[in-house]
Amino acid sequence: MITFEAVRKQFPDGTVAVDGLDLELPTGRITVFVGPSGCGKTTSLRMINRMIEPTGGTVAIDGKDVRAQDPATLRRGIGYVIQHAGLFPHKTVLDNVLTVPKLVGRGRERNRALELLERVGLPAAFADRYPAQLSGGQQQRVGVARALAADPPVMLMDEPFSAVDPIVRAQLQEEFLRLQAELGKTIAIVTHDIDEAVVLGDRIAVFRQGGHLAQVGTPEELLTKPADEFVRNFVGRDRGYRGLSFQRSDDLLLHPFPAGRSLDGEGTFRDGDSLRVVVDLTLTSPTGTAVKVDADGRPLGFVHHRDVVDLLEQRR
Ligand SMILES: Nc1ncnc2c1ncn2[C@@H]1O[C@H](COP(=O)(O)OP(=O)(O)OP(=O)(O)O)[C@@H](O)[C@H]1O
Repeated sequence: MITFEAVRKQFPDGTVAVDGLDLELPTGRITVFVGPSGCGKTTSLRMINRMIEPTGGTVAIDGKDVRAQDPATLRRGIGYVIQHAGLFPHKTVLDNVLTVPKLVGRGRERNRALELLERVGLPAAFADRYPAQLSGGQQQRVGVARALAADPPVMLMDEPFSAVDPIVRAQLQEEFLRLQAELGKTIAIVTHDIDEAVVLGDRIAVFRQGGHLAQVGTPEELLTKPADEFVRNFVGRDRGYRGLSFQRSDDLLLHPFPAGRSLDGEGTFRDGDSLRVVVDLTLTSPTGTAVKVDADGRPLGFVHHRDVVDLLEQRR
């Protein structure tokens, strides 16, 4: 677990970037720091690996004050990923991944780097290219592979997916979550994008101007119980819609699916899908309906978007 206790950072010019920060980042989970520009997210992140030293309070990893540890040793256990990946332009993809010092034994090193590239979705054919020969999304993947190279228990990621277009971003987020489900790292991610925070975060810390924490909670808690006006506004007007991601669709009453009717062109959902999935399907279907199917893809029945609204009314 990473803990911030009464952490403060005042820069020499007097700017107070972080003020009285108390926060816990659970082991093996993703905690997202979110908030408007200039509210102290990056400063907080960098105090974990001592790129910035606090002027008050304590940052500790598993109970050990980071200031008691040699910065080089500390950083070996902490992967770091930044926006635009920060790759060395004159080194190949493979050599970028190999810059991580902890890798030992030349042959093993190379194989592990290639394996990591593969895991982040880059086939071996990319290994000898230079960063400029990659798309933004591919560069971000190399950045993630490089951060994972030393198999650090902790990963710090500063706007890791924000330099790419929304479709690539969604893809990278999804793949990253799949990877994290296997790796179980303790991760802190900075973003100013609440949608990204909701997708990636097991927990979200909302920062406000002046380096104060406005609220910490699960995505669901933030969307359904914003602590105050600031969080309510930041989470946004469509939070009701986003909140549907956390509501199950299992008790929707189904209308019988007419025998012999084809499923072609119908949007389908399954047990366990959220109401947000169902609403999306019904709103994009010309008939305003979505069909529930079983594990083998056979139709169980259909719903109309009015049924979803009725269910929400009942749950209020
Ligand atoms: N080296 C520095 N000297 C003085 N002020 C600084 C320094 N670094 C950051 N700041 C200020 O500290 C405050 C917090 O900055 P920080 O980069 O942590 O914010 P942020 O929430 O990450 O913002 P963004 O989303 O824009 O990256 C800002 O007002 C910033 O201008």
